[in-house]
Amino acid sequence: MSAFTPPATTALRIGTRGSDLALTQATTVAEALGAASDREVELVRIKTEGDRSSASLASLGGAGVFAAALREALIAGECDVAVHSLKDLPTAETGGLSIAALPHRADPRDVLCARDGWTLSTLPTGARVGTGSPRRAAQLRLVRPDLEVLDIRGNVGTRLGRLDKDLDAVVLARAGLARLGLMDRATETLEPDVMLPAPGQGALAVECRTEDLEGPLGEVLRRIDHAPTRLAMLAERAVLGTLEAGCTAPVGAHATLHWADDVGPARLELRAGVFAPNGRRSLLRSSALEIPARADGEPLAEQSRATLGDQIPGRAVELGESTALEMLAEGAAEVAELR
Ligand SMILES: NCc1[nH]cc(CCC(=O)O)c1CC(=O)O
Repeated sequence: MSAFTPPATTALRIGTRGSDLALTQATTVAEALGAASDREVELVRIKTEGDRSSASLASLGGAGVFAAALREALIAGECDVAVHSLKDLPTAETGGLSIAALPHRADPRDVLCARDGWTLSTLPTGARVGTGSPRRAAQLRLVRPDLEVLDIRGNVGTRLGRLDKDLDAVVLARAGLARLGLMDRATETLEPDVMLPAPGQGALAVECRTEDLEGPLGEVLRRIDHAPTRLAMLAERAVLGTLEAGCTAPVGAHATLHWADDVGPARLELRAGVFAPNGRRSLLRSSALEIPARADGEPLAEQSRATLGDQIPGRAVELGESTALEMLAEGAAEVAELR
């Protein structure tokens, strides 16, 4: 028998909420981290107030209730990283924590799940459509003022269950539905010009303690960061932050990166919108940022945060900020009843 004992390598603990969607998302990140490092990975389930309570989000303190408990667990050292849906994460920074990785974003669009194969244009007059999102409700009212929009709560499964009972349709994020293997329930994918997605929709955020950014964990997390996703997320979240709006405000933003070929210059296109809760008004704005080709010819698609530098991310933030400031000057806060 050998006297050799291998060094005790502790598993990388990935903190997640316990919902089916959160677990699926955390598993995706766990697989990516497992492939990017030689450490074992394990999931740590954190109970959050938002999961424990069926009270409305607003009564629990609104935006961020789901994220808060995960962040506390991360600060307390109960896990090494936390996986969030980016769109549920408040834009304000949390002292001591950093979003260390934004992996490749899934489809950001919303989908309609309706009875009888209905689409937004074929839903019968007065149809009952459920959503808990003021952004989705306002846009539904904008395109179909005749619909009865109902406020519903609960996880994806609960909301789909209402379809079989008392609703004609619900609107959900395509990414969540796809991750749960439930895309067969979708009857229409809503294009961003009809239903502008939430800032960050479809993207996962991997957060760690800021002090770990410099060490081996930071290095592993940078490997699963996706530069085009990061740029789009910075722009979209800068819109939300500058409007001083949260994930429960009737605000949408959608940024996409386009390039003619892998190494040539790219263009970050941003579309932002605010919507009157009663569906009577909207204010939309499109803007773009030209990103020069890199001298070394490295394709942007394969760059991680490490190679992106500070300048281009900074300009993506400025694009979102300036777009939101222009919208505020046109009355965005009044339209969306932000304050
Ligand atoms: N607010 C709940 C939530 N948070 C993230 C997702 C789906 C995944 C995503 O948008 O990234 C969902 C469900 C939904 O909006 O239908």
